[in-house]
Formats: sequence, C-alpha cells, structure tokens
Amino acid sequence: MRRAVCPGSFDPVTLGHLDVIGRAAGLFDEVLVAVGTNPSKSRLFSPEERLEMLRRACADIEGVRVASFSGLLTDFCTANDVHAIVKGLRAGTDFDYELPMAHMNASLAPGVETVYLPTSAGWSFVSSSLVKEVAGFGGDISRFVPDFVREALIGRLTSGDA
Ligand SMILES: Cc1cn(CCC(=O)O)c2ccccc12
Repeated sequence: MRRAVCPGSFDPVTLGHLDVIGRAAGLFDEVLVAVGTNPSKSRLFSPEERLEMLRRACADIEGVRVASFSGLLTDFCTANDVHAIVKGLRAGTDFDYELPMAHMNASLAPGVETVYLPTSAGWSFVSSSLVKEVAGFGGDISRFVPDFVREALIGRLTSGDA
C-alpha cells in the first residue's frame, strides 16, 4: 500500500487544493489529506470546520481520507505508514519556501520522500489567503472554491466572528 499525505491548513480548501489532491490520488493507493491544527496560528475556520469542509470536498475522490495532525508532519507520516509527502507548488516562491522543509523532513524521516506537483496553470494564483481577502471585499470567489465553502466563508465574514 503506497500511502501519501497532502498536508495543509486548508483555511479554507480551494479548487486549487482539490486539483492537486485529485492528481495525487491517481499516483498513490491512498492519500491522507492532513489538516494542520497548530494552535499558535490564528485561522478563520476551526480545525473541525476545516476538516468537515475537506471531507465534503473530497467525498467523491477515490482513495482519499481526511485527517488532522498537530506537531511534526514526519511523526504523522511514521504513525500512519506514509511514504510520501505531496506538496502543490504554485510558483517558484512556493518552492523556495518548501525546499528547506523537504530537507529537514528527509533528515527527520529518511524513508519519507517529498513529491512536488505543480498546480494546473489555471489555479497558479489561487490561495486560501487571497480567496479570503477577495471575499472580505465582496469579490466573487465562486470560481475558486466549492459552493458550500463560498457560502461558509461569506457567512463567517459577515457574521462578525471573523
Ligand atoms: C497549492 C497548494 C498549497 N497547499 C498548502 C495550502 C495550505 O496550507 O492550506 C496545498 C495543499 C494541498 C494541495 C495543494 C496545495
């Protein structure tokens, strides 16, 4: 069983994430989409909300499971018999940020490889942060997230809980 992990904060999940997750599912027997629940970072959605949105968004992708993790990603990999970390890259800046982590992870868990998938060109500019910013100014984000995520995001931004 070749199992991979797709880690992220997914605050919230975007269609760019789902593009990479779906392609990773075609490369491995199983893909664990892992939501990082690092308490020191403030997020718009709670870990439970992010997990629920991911589970709904990935429900139709065969071979994908959603989980959460805190602490070291390599510890999650060891505990779940994961052999590869799959990262989506949008631009060179993503690579510059990701490469040191790949070397550190290889040092911490020599049996776990990092695999990069370039996002499809149409999603190269899409990030959770930018989607939240655009939605906050009333912009149309319907092309970048599932409908139920758009509704949840607008609800959160207009409820004053953001
Ligand atoms: C492009 C891209 C960025 N990330 C991290 C995003 C995050 O940390 O929320 C991904 C996670 C899974 C699949 C693709 C991606």
